[in-house]
Amino acid sequence: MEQKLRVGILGATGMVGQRFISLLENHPWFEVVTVAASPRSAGKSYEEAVGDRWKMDTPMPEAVKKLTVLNVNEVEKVASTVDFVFSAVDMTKEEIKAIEEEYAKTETPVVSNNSAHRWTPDVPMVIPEINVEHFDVIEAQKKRLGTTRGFIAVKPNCSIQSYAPCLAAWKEFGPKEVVATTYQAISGAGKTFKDWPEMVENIIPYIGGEEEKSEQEPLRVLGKVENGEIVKAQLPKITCQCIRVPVLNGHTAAVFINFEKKPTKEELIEKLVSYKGFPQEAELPSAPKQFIQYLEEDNRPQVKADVDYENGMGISIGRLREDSMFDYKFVGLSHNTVRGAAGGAVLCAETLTAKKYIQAK
Ligand SMILES: N[C@@H](CC=O)C(=O)O
Repeated sequence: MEQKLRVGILGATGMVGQRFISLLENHPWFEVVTVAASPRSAGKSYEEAVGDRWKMDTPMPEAVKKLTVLNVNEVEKVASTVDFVFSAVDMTKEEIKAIEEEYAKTETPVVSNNSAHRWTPDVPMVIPEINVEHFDVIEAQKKRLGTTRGFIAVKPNCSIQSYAPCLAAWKEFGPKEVVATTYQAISGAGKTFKDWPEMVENIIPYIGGEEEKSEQEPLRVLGKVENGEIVKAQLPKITCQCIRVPVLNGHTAAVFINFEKKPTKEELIEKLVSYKGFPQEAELPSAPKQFIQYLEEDNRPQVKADVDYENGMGISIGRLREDSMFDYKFVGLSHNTVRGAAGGAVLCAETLTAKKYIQAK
């Protein structure tokens, strides 16, 4: 790319905003030129606005430290400085819906980590290896919004990333019923152990709204485009329990599954490790070379050993075995703030750029 695209981060001071900033440091196509946040941060330097709340393992990139934080509500002003934005704003669902549409209407593409637009019929919700064709609905969305280049695209919830890729890889065997339990890291709630000491040696069996997302969102990802809208898949039926566990990064899922046509274990593993999509074919900058790894050891995947597989963009699966009540059971692991949040959104933006939906203004 001759000239990098100018990127804005909406909600830049929160944990997902920080993850965007650290993932985009030295990105070959994108350069963070604008950081926007709530009015109380506006006018401060990014370094000052974040203060001691920098939660990444790597230091704050020098290039953003001195950027002046803009007020995210001053939509025209923010939009005039960038080619597109990543959204990680922290507002009510209705406010997020409205502000993301406002940005799109300034002809600024919005790639969002938020759940607000995940069920808007003409907004694509994409895991680029699985359902890149869902970006086709952008044309219908632009007609509705009255834009020529502004639109919203979203990525799905972090909790589904440890098992939804398997459902896609195993599509030809007809996944019919899924029972999943997710064990979710505290960074999914935007926290570290320092700001959530109650989580040390603790488990909380409730994450607001998470079970519905974990049951429904895979169906939208596995759905199809019809008349400019996404129509969700009917199968598999999914039931899910979501548990908060004392882990910093990494969502694990323990899953039971029934198929229309029961495959062999070897067939299932072969489908997982050979599964790839547009990001691998186009060799996008953030694409994992191997999207899904299968680990043979009985004690894998483990958070400490495997969460950073493929720089946090790959999925680790293990313990696939026959079950006495279901056809099979297995365990999956993904990095919730990389593949499951900012990294998944960056891969969507790279896909949208490669497909010319995002271009310099
Ligand atoms: N809601 C999730 C974060 C996913 O995007 C969580 O709480 O872990």
